[in-house]
Amino acid sequence: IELNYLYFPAQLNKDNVVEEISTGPGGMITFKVHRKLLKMLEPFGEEDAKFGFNSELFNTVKKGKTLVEFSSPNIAKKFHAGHLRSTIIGNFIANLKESLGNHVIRMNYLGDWGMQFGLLGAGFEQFGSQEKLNVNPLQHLFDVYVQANKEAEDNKEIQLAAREFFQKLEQHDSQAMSLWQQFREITVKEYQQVYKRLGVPFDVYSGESFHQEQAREVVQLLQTRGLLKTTERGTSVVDVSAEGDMSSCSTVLRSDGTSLYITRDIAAAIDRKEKFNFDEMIYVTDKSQQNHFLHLFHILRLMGHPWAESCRHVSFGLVQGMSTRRGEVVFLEDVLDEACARMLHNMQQATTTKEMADPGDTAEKVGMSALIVQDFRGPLEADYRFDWDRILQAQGDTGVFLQYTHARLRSTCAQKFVPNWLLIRMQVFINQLLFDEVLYQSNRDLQPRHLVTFLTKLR
Ligand SMILES: NC(=[NH2+])NCCC[C@H](N)C(=O)O
Repeated sequence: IELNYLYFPAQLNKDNVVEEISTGPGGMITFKVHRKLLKMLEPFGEEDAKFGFNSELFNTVKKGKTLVEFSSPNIAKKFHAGHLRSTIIGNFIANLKESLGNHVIRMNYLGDWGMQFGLLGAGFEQFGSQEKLNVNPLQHLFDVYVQANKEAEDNKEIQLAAREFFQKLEQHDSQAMSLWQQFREITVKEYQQVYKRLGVPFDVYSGESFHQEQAREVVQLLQTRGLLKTTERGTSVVDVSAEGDMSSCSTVLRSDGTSLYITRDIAAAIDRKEKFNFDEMIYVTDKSQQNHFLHLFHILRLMGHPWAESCRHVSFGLVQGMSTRRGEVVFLEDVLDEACARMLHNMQQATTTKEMADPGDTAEKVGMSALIVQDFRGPLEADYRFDWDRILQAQGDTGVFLQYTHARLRSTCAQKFVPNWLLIRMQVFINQLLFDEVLYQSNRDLQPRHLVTFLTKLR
């Protein structure tokens, strides 16, 4: 049996494959293979579906509670390629952690607070429509926001109205809050449907809005701890430089006393630790926020939270040129629709499609896989150009190919007696063992590409 021992040879000395290694006369090396391998002689069973989730290798992996925060779009704003990547990668990490026996909390942290809600609220009061909001909520909220922004450029009145609306929100004025609440609920409901198409569930829809009170407390705390400095411009900052010489500062309070993105993030992290008592917390965003998270973790440490060490930012590269027939991508749904439509089109060129029971459904599933797999091919940090043709190729390391392989393997496994049954059985079993290692390795660097490489080699 030719096994691939490239991964962790040290751990694989004696493991779930090789029970004993001994040398004999004439330079002979004997590998005594584990009895479990006799399983190969048994027919396929239920446990084959659990594929590698109970290997001894995993006993060495630390288990606990993992909070993964991912996707996190902003209400009324564009859902850009970065949000799509965060959704797909975050889901991968959450699945991986779960399969390794961790308790995972999947959190979506919505951009649902800030000055932009002043503009959105005031804009909606002027040119919004309840009817349009019901029919096509995301589109309407986006349109209103864009229009409000444009008009605010040289319209003092709307600027004022926006500021007033946001003030009302900060003071929990019931009318303003109920409109805001409606925007939020409607957005979450829409997103849930789209996430479902990608097979991405969330346990918690949190958001910046939940932490505005706590953000005030954070500022107080920073003050009493002597960590807050006031600048000439009247803003309050925390020194986050390694040398403590103010060469790098993070602003936590504007001169008008309102909190910022990072202030709410500090509050949110502390709140999550209290609520969920996680063992590790992972944030998934594009690399443009690297400094933001470095500052966040630094400030948490300065505030005396040792668990800041168990917070981690998984960042990824930027995607260029993701567009659909409607032009530049604004909504997640458009990307998914486009993937499905293009897949269906490709399928219609192939002859086998005619025998399919539900080509639309197949196109949807294969299209989603194609989107996901193309994102996992390279190292996460790398930027890449989005290319529909490349993504939907039937050969190579694409989701289309993987789905095809999966279907073929399943139908082979479903047959009780195939001519080379033992050979196939053996291969499947060996792959199960290797799969353990792939998961193990993925857990070390949280890179999905190991999995894609493994799967594309699966025959
Ligand atoms: N805790 C966080 N800051 N998470 C990332 C949030 C991402 C943010 N809503 C954005 O779209 O850029």
